[in-house]
Amino acid sequence: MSPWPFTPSQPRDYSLPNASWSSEMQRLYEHYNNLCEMETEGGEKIKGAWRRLPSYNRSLKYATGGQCLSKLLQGKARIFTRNIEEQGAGFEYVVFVNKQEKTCVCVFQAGHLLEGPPGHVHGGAIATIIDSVTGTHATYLSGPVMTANLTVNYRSPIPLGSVVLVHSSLDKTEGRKTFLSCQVTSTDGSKMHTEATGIACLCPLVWATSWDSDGQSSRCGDGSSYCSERTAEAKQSPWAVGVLFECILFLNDQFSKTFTSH
Ligand SMILES: CCCCCCCCCC(=O)SCCNC(=O)CCNC(=O)[C@H](O)C(C)(C)COP(=O)(O)OP(=O)(O)OC[C@H]1O[C@@H](n2cnc3c(N)ncnc32)[C@H](O)[C@@H]1OP(=O)(O)O
Repeated sequence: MSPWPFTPSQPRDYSLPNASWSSEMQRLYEHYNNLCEMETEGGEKIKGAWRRLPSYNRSLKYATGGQCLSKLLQGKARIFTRNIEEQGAGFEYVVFVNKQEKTCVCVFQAGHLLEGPPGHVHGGAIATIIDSVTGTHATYLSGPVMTANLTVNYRSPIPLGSVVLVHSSLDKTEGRKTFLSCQVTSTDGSKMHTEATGIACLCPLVWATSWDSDGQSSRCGDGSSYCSERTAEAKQSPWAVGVLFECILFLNDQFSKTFTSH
């Protein structure tokens, strides 16, 4: 039984394999998933350099862009890349991050509803997956961000239904800005499909409250410190109340899992 006052129902984690995944998608998932956990010589399981990021179809339930959502919209809002229920029809993807190398890779299988040119993936869908991966990567590295700039060069078309790798790497951070590079390649790396660069800008509230008195950033890479540090600001901002509430739900969820899985 959960020691927490309320246990939220478990949402579907879209980053886990489903029946629509091709053997190549499954193979790459297993490849990176195996790197998330290593075995020592003594047979002990330890955390590896990589980490799979879970993925849900809802974001902040209570706010967006600094505006409170109506109750009606709260219930209907869905993450763009996760809003197609039919498995395999839209964006099938899983994101892994490497904290040490500050890199990120996404295994992406493009479904039939993402068609642009006949038999190939729509350029907007490609930009969407790039924005999602670089946005997720920047959030993981720096905290909640908005994409300020995204420059995309399409080099070769992506066949519908195929699996590609979306690599994101950190170029530099400068003040509130995180500069990233992204390449979409075939799974064997021989073909470059798309290249992009992006600038993610840390959300103002977080930026304003993320510095210690000695000028050093106090953010955690996984964003876990936001909740406790920003209670005061949250009281003044609907957007922040949403973030705070999500943090509480997330922590409650994590602790519930920890306590109930043994
Ligand atoms: C787990 C989470 C997973 C998330 C995955 C999904 C990711 C999806 C990401 C998105 O799709 S975000 C949606 C698309 N983006 C937007 O709607 C952003 C709209 N733009 C804004 O809200 C503001 O312009 C922005 C927050 C980006 C910046 O406004 P601010 O008023 O906070 O800051 P400001 O304008 O002072 O700019 C801050 C810095 O960024 C720089 N900057 C802003 N826009 C820029 C730009 N377009 N290009 C280059 N630099 C830019 C600007 O020069 C400045 O540099 P310095 O600090 O060095 O002075």
